[in-house]
Amino acid sequence: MLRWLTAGESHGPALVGIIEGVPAGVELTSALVQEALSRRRLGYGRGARMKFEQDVVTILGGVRHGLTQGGPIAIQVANSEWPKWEQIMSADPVAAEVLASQARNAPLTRPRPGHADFTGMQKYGFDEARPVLERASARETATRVALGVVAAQILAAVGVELLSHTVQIAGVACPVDAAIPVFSDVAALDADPLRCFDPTTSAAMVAEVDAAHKEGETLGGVVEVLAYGLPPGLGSYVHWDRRLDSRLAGALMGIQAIKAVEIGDGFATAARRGSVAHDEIVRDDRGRITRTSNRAGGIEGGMSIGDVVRVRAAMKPIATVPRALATIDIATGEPAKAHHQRSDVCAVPAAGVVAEAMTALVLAEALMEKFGGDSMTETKRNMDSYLAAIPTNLDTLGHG
Ligand SMILES: Cc1cc2nc3c(=O)[nH]c(=O)nc-3n(C[C@H](O)[C@H](O)[C@H](O)COP(=O)(O)O)c2cc1C
Ligand SMILES: C=C(O[C@@H]1CC(C(=O)O)=C[C@@H](OP(=O)(O)O)[C@H]1O)C(=O)O
Repeated sequence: MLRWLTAGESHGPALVGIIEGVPAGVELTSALVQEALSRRRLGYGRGARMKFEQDVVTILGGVRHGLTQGGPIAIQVANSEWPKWEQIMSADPVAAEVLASQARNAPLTRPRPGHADFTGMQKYGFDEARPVLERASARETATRVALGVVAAQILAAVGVELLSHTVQIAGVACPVDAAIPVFSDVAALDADPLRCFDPTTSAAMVAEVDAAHKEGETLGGVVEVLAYGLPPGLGSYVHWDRRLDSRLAGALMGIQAIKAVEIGDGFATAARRGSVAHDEIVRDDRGRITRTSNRAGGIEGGMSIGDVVRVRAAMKPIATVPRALATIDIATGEPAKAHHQRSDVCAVPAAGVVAEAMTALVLAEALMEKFGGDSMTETKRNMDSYLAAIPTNLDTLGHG
């Protein structure tokens, strides 16, 4: 069983992630984690913090000489800005006069609509929003991306590869009939300011972000994650919480600011007639059983079908709107403008990298559930023998 947890605050010394259930022999280095974290920082529209802060990665346990050892893996992502926050975020008590000298420590009593601030204050009994936003912040997604690398390395060892890309920023969307990207396009994606495949759409997205920035606005959008090379049969139809689609939806909805998730053609499928909604099963030139399309997004009956898994997540606009929204100052009870110091204008490409990590974690968990194994060699052997035994072509069905 693969399980994982994250800890740490947005302006704390570091974030930490632990993942358990990883077989021995998975290739993992801090350079791989660092590379994924750098991708999460990219994306046109992110705020100043992304430029000056560094993610400092240290693998604290579970890996030796570039290979996992079978035990829990702990990864630390340190915040290089910690010295500026050391007094404000100290775990140990700090003298009142020291705190009073910290300009950043002014109480945040004007909660932002759309963020966790106000309900978090009510729920946990805080009189200001600092302790809420410190954990509600998407800074925590750095740890998920770090743990997602471990999951992606398990998947890569059995030939499964993932990528994420931006398909919509506010009202600017990629053409609906655009071809599904192939994995080898990933370098082009990393080079695009919005991680968008279509250069014309990307340029329009950049203009949209610029316009929003100028007008003190923020934007949301839609990202898509693609997973190539999965075997059929991950997840199950036998119980709701074992369905791969339900687990992916939960994982993607668990990302800050994600408000909708779609599997395959999702909402468009609801508008189609049955004869043009599904993926017909045929025999290809080499006699293998295949599908004529992938409207289902690679999942039927809560199981991977062996085709590309395709999921989308819709992100709401950033809640810290420079053109600040109406709120109530909780200290005075009077109407006020929500607090705003700095924020991203748009973090959709970064959310895509996080969605890719969450997808990798769910798929790796489902893979380990199906094939088990204490070493990657054993996991691969189990998967190979399963693939050799299942009917994938007409020969093995006895109709050759
Ligand atoms: C990568 C990423 C970056 C984000 N950056 C900001 C930001 O700079 N300012 C902000 O107010 N919200 C930002 N958010 C969104 C908040 O974390 C989110 O709106 C908040 O947690 C409330 O959303 P919820 O209602 O879905 O929990 C970001 C989200 C993600 C995924
Ligand atoms: C730090 C990250 O994202 C942060 C997520 C975030 C939020 O409210 O979610 C608010 C911003 O932080 P601050 O309020 O300190 O400027 C973002 O920069 C990160 O992604 O590494």
